[in-house]
Amino acid sequence: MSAVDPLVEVEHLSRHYRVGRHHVHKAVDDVSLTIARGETFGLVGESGSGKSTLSRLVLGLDTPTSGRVRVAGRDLAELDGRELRRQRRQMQIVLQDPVAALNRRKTIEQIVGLPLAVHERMPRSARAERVRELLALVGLPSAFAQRYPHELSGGQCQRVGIARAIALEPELIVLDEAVSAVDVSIQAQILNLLRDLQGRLGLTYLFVSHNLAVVRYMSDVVAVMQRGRIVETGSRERLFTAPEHPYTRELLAAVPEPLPHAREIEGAR
Ligand SMILES: Nc1ncnc2c1ncn2[C@@H]1O[C@H](COP(=O)(O)OP(=O)(O)OP(=O)(O)O)[C@@H](O)[C@H]1O
Repeated sequence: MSAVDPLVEVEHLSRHYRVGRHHVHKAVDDVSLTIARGETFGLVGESGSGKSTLSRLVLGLDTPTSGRVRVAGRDLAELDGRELRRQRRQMQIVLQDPVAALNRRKTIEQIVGLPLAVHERMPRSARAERVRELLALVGLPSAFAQRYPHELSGGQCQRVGIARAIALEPELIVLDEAVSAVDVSIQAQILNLLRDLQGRLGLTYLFVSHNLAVVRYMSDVVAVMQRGRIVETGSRERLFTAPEHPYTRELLAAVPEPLPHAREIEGAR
């Protein structure tokens, strides 16, 4: 048996957009990668390099021009509508702007409980209890269930977004710039929460960010994306200490943003 237990296998994946009559923009261009169960796969690259497009393809939210995505051994293109909906429950996303990601007219209980109501048809009282459990898992008091997003800080809203993402017990969570809009002073708290949840719930993360310090802190494996292609993939240690591709070296040469409060914790990893 192979030592790696792959959850996501991407093979020769491309997503091209026609721009005008004669030009094709290759947002994702012949990308192959494997994400093992339980690991954090970091995806770095500058704005416009194709990270979000690749994430959407992995989540089955967009259709590739060519190539394939297999999740838990199943090709997304071969699933029928019902199977794809079931598969999508296993794959959740946490987006960049925590406040905008939450419906401001709904209470936290309604927001976190929505996937349980829709996908599991869970009755209200059971839902209320499960929401409180989920809030506890992300470090929020149960009294927050009756509050509205505007009554919470950005970091607290991101915890709510994480609670919603784990509500259906997914296998994979895509974290797309998940701490980029959060106050720098609490980024490390959110990152530590994500690591804690990963250990407890056996989650696999696709961690997308332009912030190298954050990716270094979180990832087991890192892939570097440039103009739609993955130019280098390696273990966190190898990639940050002995980068091989000139573009990776260029990225690393740029001074990484500091990650307050994270350094002492990193030593314990
Ligand atoms: N629907 C579309 N039509 C045409 N071009 C698109 C479309 N969606 C994305 N692109 C282009 O594909 C490229 C990759 O975009 P993408 O959003 O995946 O990059 P990114 O690395 O996630 O950037 P950012 O960090 O800014 O979100 C960009 O040049 C973008 O303009």
